[in-house]
Amino acid sequence: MCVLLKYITWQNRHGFVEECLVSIKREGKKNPLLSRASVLKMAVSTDCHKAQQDFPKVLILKPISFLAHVGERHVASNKFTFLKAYESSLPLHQFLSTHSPSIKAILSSVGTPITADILQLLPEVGVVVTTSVGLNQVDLPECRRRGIKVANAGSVFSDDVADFAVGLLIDVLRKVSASDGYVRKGLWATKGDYPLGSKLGGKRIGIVGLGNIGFAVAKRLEAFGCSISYNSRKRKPHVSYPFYESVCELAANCDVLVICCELTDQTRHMINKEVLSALGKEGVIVNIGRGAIINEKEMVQCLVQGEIAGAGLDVFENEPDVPVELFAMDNVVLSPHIAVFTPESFLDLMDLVMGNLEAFFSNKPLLSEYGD
Ligand SMILES: O=CC(=O)O
Repeated sequence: MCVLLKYITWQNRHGFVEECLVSIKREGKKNPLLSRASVLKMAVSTDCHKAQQDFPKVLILKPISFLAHVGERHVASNKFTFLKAYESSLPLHQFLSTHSPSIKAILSSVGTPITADILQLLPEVGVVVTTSVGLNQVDLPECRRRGIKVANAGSVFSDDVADFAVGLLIDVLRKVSASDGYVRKGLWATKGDYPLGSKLGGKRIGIVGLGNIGFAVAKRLEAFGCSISYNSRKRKPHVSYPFYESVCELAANCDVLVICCELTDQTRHMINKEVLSALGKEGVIVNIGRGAIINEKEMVQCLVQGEIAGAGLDVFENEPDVPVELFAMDNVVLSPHIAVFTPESFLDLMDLVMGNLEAFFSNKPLLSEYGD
């Protein structure tokens, strides 16, 4: 009865009470030997399916971890049908060609490239909504050319990422993970004290990319007594932190570089040997942006040769592959591209994703349109 009431309420919300009752009778007639519960279940699934067919279709190419966290049905929320290409036995191009007339929106995450080839198979697509802040996986020029709108995760994760960046920096400077390993291996008792780390307060921090995340990192590190300067595409008119037009100059005037910018054609390998040499032997680099912003080979070389003091890295050029040289270095802290995530922020992300999709399907401005 409870299930029945829930079902009636659900249907009622959608104005289908009549259909619901007809459907229950229909299933009952077709299957006179079935229990009332089974009849109800079949009616529910038939009608849910029918109702869902009328919802706008949103294509998902690969599983999205946040949907699993918050529960996919909450995001779809009886407003959209998720069309999951990865659950189909059809080859991708065939799946896309079959469904292309009804696909107007794509929901994607950081590890799912939305290429011109994929978009070419989807002539009706008008929006790409991503659960990531970075958009390097989306062919933005192609979207622009086609007039496809793009929405990202906006500032939903800025605080989480900034917390993590500060965590990585403190870990590198104060040797938290390294000394943890020392204790766990029983070396404290046999080898004695562990070498001391370096103080965070007073460090000169260079933020590369002073967007939402860069600002959040700067605010936190100011509170630790650090001084802040930055490099960005343009000087920010209302920001009092010193601005350096060249990242190399910024590095030469800092003890720490924190990479917070987007990966674009302009920023790919922007942090190279020259910049790292300018940062110097006492310098530390933290990367919570994208791996390919740093020339990884050159950074590894600098670490091996002691040309910089250490690194805190959440992102890598060829994830999930990490240069093996880094594993043996206790002046390097590694994490598997998790700076962005906390389950608490997923609820905000859910609201943003739903809000963007709803806005698109009702011809309203997106909540976090890229390029706005
Ligand atoms: O790295 C994660 C993101 O861009 O959201």
